Amino acid sequence: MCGILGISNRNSDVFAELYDGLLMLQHRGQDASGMVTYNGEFFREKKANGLVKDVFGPEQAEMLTGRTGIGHVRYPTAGSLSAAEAQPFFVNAPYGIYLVHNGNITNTEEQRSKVTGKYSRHLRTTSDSEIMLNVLADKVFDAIKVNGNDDPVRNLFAGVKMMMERIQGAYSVITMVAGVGMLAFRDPHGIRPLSVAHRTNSTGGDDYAFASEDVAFDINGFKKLRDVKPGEAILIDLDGKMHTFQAAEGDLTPCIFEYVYLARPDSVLDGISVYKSQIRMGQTLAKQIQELDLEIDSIIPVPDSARPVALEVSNATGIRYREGLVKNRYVGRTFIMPGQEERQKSVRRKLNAVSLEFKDKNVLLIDDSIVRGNTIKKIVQMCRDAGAKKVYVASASPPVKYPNVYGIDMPTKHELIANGREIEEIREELGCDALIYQRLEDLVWAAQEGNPEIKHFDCSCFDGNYITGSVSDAYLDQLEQSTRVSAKINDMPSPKKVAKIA
Ligand SMILES: O=P(O)(O)OC[C@H]1O[C@H](OP(=O)(O)OP(=O)(O)O)[C@H](O)[C@@H]1O
Ligand SMILES: NC(=O)CC[C@H](N)C(=O)O
Ligand SMILES: [Mg+2]
Repeated sequence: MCGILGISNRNSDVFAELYDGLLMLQHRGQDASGMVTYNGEFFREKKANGLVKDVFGPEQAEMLTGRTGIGHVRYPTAGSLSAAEAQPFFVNAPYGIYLVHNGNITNTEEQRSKVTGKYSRHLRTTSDSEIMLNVLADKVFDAIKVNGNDDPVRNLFAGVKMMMERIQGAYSVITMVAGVGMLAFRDPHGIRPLSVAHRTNSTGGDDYAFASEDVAFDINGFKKLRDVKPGEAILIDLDGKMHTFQAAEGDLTPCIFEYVYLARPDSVLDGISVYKSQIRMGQTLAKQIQELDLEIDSIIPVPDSARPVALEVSNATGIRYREGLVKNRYVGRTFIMPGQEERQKSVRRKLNAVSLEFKDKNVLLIDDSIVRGNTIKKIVQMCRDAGAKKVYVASASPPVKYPNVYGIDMPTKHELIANGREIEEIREELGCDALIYQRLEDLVWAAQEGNPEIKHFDCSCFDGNYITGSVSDAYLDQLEQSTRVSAKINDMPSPKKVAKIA
């Protein structure tokens, strides 16, 4: 889950608006940040490892001139952590195209050999996004060969259509095309979010923006028009005119984990308020908790992302809500941190217990998800150290049992605490007195209730059903062995060993 943003056709330089918008998407990726602007003649680019605030400063504000631009915050899920794999990526022909991508491509090996073999192209990195960009460029060339070069919009749309026939996986993409405009598209299942917004500028012209989440629009005075449809491509030309094209038949299947954890609660994705869906997750979880008839003194959320769920569990059960864990806001999201060792250390740095909320009490901890189990396991121990009598745990989502191949860093089964374990075994591993997981049908209800028109969600990390087709063991191995993973996870102990170390 990276964050992507594009803003086109302002009256003045776009840098400051891209900066503010990317800050609003920072929760989607903290490893690298990048931006490119276009001033009608030249592109200006800056990308590096680090947060938006660290990568961009006054020097970049001066250098990144132009009224149109795209930006990216990266959370690597393929390729390596190297700064060279930060986005945007560029190909200088046809036209000159820059690309930012959120998602993950699943047929990379096959496409990589085509790009470097049949298409005679050179790849500079191991990134899946760079492969996609080169397939797009090759297909736009094919369209130019057939149609001539009088209508670049038609060629770009034709290129996207051909690219969609070849590339599998999850992709929400924004590109900037020299001399043509800003082109965005979303994969035929719409697995990752992407929406388009409009603003009338001071001279009465039309400005447009694309973003992973609508929180990036408000800050710049844009109003969301709609979500980009699955399989759709939208191009905003340099005169501020919008062109749309259905490049592939769409069947909306958004990733349900966006609502559990990835997106901000103040975002609305595919018509579903993330916040409201979390409230509903609280309602269904509350029913299960009531059925168990446990003696609970207070409900304590794991901050920040579990708060809306925990609050609603408290409302629905009548059990009081307490803030028993204080978060150090200067430590980043641990789940999206590279490497198991780093994640484990940072949980302890990040959260501290308010002892008086635990001493001699029976507490129910609520988190949005339990992935590797690092977070909740440490917290259970902290609660016991603070004198809790009983520590119960509830997760707003079902057991995470399968790797995610669509842009969330859960590449290997072995690191998932729920893989191959029954709930009782997980409870033992975590050291808590009871463990309650949301039921998958309840989670789907909580999301779907916000937009009943959505018939399916991608729930692959919970049920192992991959909407783009089965995922081969070879692909999973390759993902596991990719530079990022091999550097960090190969020396990662199994969950059992983690228990001993912790
Ligand atoms: O089982 P684990 O592998 O530990 O992962 C699960 C945890 O990771 C996320 O929190 P994180 O600390 O990343 O971010 P947050 O502060 O935004 O909740 C999520 O909210 C869970 O708390
Ligand atoms: N999380 C993402 O969307 C990552 C995009 C791309 N697969 C990368 O690793 O750079
Ligand atoms: Mg958390």
